[in-house]
Amino acid sequence: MKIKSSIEGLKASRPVLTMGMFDGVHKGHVSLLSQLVEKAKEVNGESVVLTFWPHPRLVLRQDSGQLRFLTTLEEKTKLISEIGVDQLVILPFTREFAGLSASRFIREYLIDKIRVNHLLVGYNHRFGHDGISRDKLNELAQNYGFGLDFFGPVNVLGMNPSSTAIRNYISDGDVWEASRLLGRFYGLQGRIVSGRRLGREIGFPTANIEMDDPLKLVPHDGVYACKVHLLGKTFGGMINIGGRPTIEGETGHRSLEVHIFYFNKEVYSEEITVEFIKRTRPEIKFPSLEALKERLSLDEREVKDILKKEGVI
Ligand SMILES: Cc1cc2nc3c(=O)[nH]c(=O)nc-3n(C[C@H](O)[C@H](O)[C@H](O)COP(=O)(O)O)c2cc1C
Ligand SMILES: Nc1ncnc2c1ncn2[C@@H]1O[C@H](COP(=O)(O)OP(=O)(O)OP(=O)(O)O)[C@@H](O)[C@H]1O
Repeated sequence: MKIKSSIEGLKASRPVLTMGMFDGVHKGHVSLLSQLVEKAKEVNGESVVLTFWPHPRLVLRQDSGQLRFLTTLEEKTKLISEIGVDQLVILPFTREFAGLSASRFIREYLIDKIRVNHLLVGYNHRFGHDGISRDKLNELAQNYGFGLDFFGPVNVLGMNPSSTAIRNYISDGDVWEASRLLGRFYGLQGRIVSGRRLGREIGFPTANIEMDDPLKLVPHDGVYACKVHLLGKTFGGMINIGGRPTIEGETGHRSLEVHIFYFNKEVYSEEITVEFIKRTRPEIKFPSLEALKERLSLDEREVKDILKKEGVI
C-alpha cells in the first residue's frame, strides 16, 4: 500500500475512493473497505482511502482533550493495508480544512486533484462543515460524472459497529463485547518499566507498562485476562489497571501491570503488546498484602480457565 500525506501529485488510475476516520478499523469499516477493494478491481482501478490526522474532534476541541482512540495511526495504517487497499492518504486536519463546504471539498479535492472515478460513502458519513444530503451528492456525481455508492450499515451479531460504541464498551471495561465489534481483541503497546518490585515478594511479579501512545484508550480500571506479546512470543497473563489502593492508598497514579504466566525473565525496557480478552473483577483495596496475595491466587485460576477456553494457553 502506498502512503501519502498530501493529495498533491497523487497518481491513481481510475481511483475508487472512500474517506473517514476509521478509528479501530472495526467490522463495519472492514466491510466497507473490502467493498472498496472489490469495486476497484471491477473497474480496473485503484482503491484509495482518504483519512485525516489529528482526529477532527481534537482539532475542533469538542471534548476538552478527553477523547482517546482505539488505534494509533500506525495500527490503523497496518490494518487498512491488510485489507488490500492500494493507497492511503493521511491529510493533516486543520481548522481551515474543517471550514471547507462539502461541495467545495468535492470539487477541489476529489475532482480537480484526485479525479475520482467512483466514490463509496458510508451510510452515516458526514463531511464538509455544512454536511451534505444524499440527493445533493447524487446531483454532484451526475454533474461531475463520477460513480457513487452508499454502503451499510452492516449488522454484526445484531449490533451496528461504530467507533463510538466500541470506545464506550472499552471505557466501561466490556472489552469482550468490544472485541466482537472490532473483529479482534483490543490491544495496547508499551514499554516495560520498573515498579516497586513488591510483586515478586508476594509471588506475583509484574511487568509495569508505560504506554507508547498517550492518546490510546485505556480500559476501565480492574483485572483482565489477556494475551501478551513479548520477545517475539505469545503468553497468557492477568493485568491490573488502576491505582493499586492496597499499596498506594488513595494517591496511586493509574498504572498497568501484567503478571505473565509461565514466564520468568528480566524484561525491563522491552516492547510489549497486551490484548484484552475479558474483565474478571474491579480493583479492590485489600486490608493487607496477604489478602491481596490470596485473591491473586484465585484470579490466577479464573484467568487461566478463560485463557484455556480461548486457546491462549
Ligand atoms: C492480576 C492483578 C490484580 C491486582 N489486583 C489488585 C487489586 O485489586 N488491588 C490492589 O491494590 N492492587 C492490585 N494489584 C496490584 C498489586 O498491588 C501489584 O501488582 C503489586 O503491588 C506489585 O507492584 P510492583 O510491580 O510495583 O512491585 C493487582 C495486580 C495484578 C497483576
Ligand atoms: N457499521 C458500519 N457499517 C457500514 N459502514 C460504516 C459503519 N460504521 C462506519 N461506517 C462507515 O465507515 C466510514 C468511516 O467511518 P468513521 O470512522 O468516520 O465513523 P464511525 O465508525 O461511525 O465512527 P464514529 O462512531 O466515531 O462516528 C464512513 O463512511 C462510515 O459511514
